[in-house]
Amino acid sequence: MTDLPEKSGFRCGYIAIVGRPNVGKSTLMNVLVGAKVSITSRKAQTTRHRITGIQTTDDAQFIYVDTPGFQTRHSNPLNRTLNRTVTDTLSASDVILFVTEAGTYGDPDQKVLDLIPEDVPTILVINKSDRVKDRAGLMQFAQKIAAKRNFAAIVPVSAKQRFQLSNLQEEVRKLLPENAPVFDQDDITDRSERFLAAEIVREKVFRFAGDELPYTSTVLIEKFEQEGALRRIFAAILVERDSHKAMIIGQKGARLKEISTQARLDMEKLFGGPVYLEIWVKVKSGWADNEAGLRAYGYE
Ligand SMILES: Nc1nc2c(ncn2[C@@H]2O[C@H](COP(=O)(O)OP(=O)(O)OP(=O)(O)O)[C@@H](O)[C@H]2O)c(=O)[nH]1
Repeated sequence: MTDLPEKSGFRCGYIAIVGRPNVGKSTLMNVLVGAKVSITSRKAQTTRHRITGIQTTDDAQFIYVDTPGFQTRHSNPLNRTLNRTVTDTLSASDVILFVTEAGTYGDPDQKVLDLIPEDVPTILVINKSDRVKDRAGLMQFAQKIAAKRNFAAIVPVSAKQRFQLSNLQEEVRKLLPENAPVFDQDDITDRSERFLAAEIVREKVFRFAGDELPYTSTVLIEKFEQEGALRRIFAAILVERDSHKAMIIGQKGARLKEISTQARLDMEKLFGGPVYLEIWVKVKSGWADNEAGLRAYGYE
């Protein structure tokens, strides 16, 4: 009789987290991957716009992929490309977490649910359940949404208060295929840090200027140097018009300063060392209307 390989039964797979804006997807992903997170974007070399947070336990590796929000307001080549990225990411996932907010379910949630492929096991995650005191009401709410789809599991959680997360993780683990781990925990290359740096700047641009700014700006890392522990990063935010440039820069440069500071702090935390960050805003008219331009900036 031969012994089974030591890692037999190990599970590993890709998990996409989706939901309408503000339901707590980022918070959830951060707490799920926790302090032992190893973030890498080896995959990002082929699929630029997803960040993977990886958690490896004794018996499973959870690879979380973040998806950009669905763009439902305007139909242009950039938004179509972004939406295609989202649907491609979902179809290629092993498990989908459909995140909703306790007590609130509306059209924006339904639009996201409609785009989730039926054949990928999907868990209904009801986040922010810390806000609901009425347990029976929460059950009713869960049942109402559960009627809309054949969910693999329904788990109320609170990402903020870290409530029920191990339960959620166990439900996810059960749905992952038996596979050897894909990633090594220490696998952070310069290239992936470069990608993450761009994602962080992009996130800050949308956090601080997103309400005013059309979804047509992108971030390029022009130079990424490492000198000992110090990383020197030169980034360019590309926008379409002078007026967009002014929105990002803000009154006397205040907004750009805030974007730079917050992005630098996030990078220092993620890379575990000091970061010198310089950001320029450049006008590059028409790049988002042009498929070739999108490819040049890595959207394909
Ligand atoms: N009370 C409560 N608030 C939460 C919880 N999870 C997230 N939040 C808050 O909800 C807000 C949105 O959280 P995010 O994680 O940014 O949400 P998101 O879905 O990633 O948002 P987008 O990036 O806009 O798609 C933040 O203010 C969080 O602090 C939770 O479990 N309970």
